[in-house]
Amino acid sequence: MPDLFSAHHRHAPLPSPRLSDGAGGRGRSLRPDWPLDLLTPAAMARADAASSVPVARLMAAAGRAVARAAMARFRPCRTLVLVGPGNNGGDGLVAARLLEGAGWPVAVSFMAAPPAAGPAAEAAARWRGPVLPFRPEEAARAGLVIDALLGGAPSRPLAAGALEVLRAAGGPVLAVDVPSGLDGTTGQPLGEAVPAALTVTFARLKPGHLLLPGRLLCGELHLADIGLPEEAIAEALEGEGERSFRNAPGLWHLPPEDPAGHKYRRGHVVVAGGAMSGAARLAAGAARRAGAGLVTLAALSAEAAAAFRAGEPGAIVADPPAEALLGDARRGTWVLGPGLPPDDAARDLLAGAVRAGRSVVADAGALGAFAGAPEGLRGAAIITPHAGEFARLFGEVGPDRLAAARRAACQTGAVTVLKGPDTVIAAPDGRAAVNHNAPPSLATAGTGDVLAGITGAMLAGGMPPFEAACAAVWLQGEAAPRGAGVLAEDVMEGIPGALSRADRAR
Ligand SMILES: NC(=O)C1=CN([C@@H]2O[C@H](COP(=O)(O)OP(=O)(O)OC[C@H]3O[C@@H](n4cnc5c(N)ncnc54)[C@H](O)[C@@H]3O)[C@@H](O)[C@H]2O)[C@@H](O)CC1
Ligand SMILES: [K+]
Repeated sequence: MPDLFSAHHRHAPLPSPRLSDGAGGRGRSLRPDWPLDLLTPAAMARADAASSVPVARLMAAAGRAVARAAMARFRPCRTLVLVGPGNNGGDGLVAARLLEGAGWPVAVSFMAAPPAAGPAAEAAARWRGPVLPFRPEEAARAGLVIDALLGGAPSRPLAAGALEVLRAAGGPVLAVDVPSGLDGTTGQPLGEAVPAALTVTFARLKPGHLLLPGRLLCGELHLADIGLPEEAIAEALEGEGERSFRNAPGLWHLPPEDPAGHKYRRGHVVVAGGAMSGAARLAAGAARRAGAGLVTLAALSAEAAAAFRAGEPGAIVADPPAEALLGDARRGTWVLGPGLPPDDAARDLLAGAVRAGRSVVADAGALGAFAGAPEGLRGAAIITPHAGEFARLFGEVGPDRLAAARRAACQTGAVTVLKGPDTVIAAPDGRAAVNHNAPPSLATAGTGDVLAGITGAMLAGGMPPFEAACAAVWLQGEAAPRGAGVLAEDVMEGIPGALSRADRAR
């Protein structure tokens, strides 16, 4: 079989590509100026339909963005564009033509047949370069593979043969919009998806670019403006009862410094704790560092009171019974859970705090106490379950973390922080945010207690619950040192620095 690449391009083959500017490392973090809204593929399709700009023009811009990203990131090399049946394939064909025009040796390969209708079919008709069989051997000989098989709403799993072709890629994979097979709404592949080195997407990020495993499958993310009018996006979002965002400063604002000279981000946080005094102390320490004006450690036992007095000199220690403090309206925010056994006492304390009109953050033991009976959490401002606690309260999280967190928020009326490496924060009104700044080092004992404390401080400072929860999750991610051997105490030490970075991002 003749080498169609070489037959067509007399100067090919060229060396394998490599990242041209080292962006593969640094570029993993998202640019702070990118819009905060996340659009599902369905909302994006509505925006396309509402747009006065024809899809062919959007496709031309999308293909140009892909070609530009390839040229910015990789050295010229044998490039194989894998083309699917829809507009994702159309974007790939536009990129193929532009790369070829720039002197790159390019071939395309159709998953089945060339796209049959619309602007993608027109892009296929305009392709004059080599067309190779859709086979692993061809992908293996390419230095760069452009995955333009499917967009973010696959109707069925990618066929095994297509996965085989992608896996055989002889060099990095550049994914158009999403790595094919990935569901842009949930971040879960339908069946399987093959990881990309770089994903170029358009107009807005999708939830699936940030939720796991989607975020890892995408590799470096590049968001391109393709001229989709903002009004069309706004119109598409109007129909979206459930708005999704990426969690970053701008979605929330820390309370401004009080010009009258009072300390800012004040308020009084109570952390109730018993036998496991270390957890309550971590939460209290985090609340203090996050700017709570005063912190009371409410001891559930005489032993806990002694441990608190010895270990947390900056906090007020209150002797049992903790309920005695509920009448003090100045002690407005209660963090219940860290160091609290999941028992009747935890249930009574939470119910009492809610009855007294206090803002409650329910974590750990205060969630365990309501296993199988989540309606008891009604009245809490914020609940912070990890996947295990979530399952015991609401049933398994399942593949759609955003939907699961929204369901829990609706059921309890509480802002729900579904913790994990891709923490989701959902409000009962349908808003939800996906967090993306948490380093792996956060997966260590005690960091949940630190988060509960920061959350209490944000609430006590006067932020509404959704904003308080989002800010706390972001601050925790920002406060965590990167690398191995990180302790919860190190995260606590990082809070002041994280606060000033949030202030600077304002
Ligand atoms: N606003 C935007 O973001 C724009 C996006 N564009 C591109 O348009 C794409 C979306 O286009 P489409 O809606 O045509 O979606 P696709 O390109 O994913 O194509 C959908 C077609 O693929 C078929 N299909 C689904 N799963 C399959 C599977 N597993 N195996 C084989 N066939 C399968 C479906 O039956 C349908 O016919 C985006 O990903 C993006 O690349 C641009 O072209 C225009 C503007
Ligand atoms: K794709």
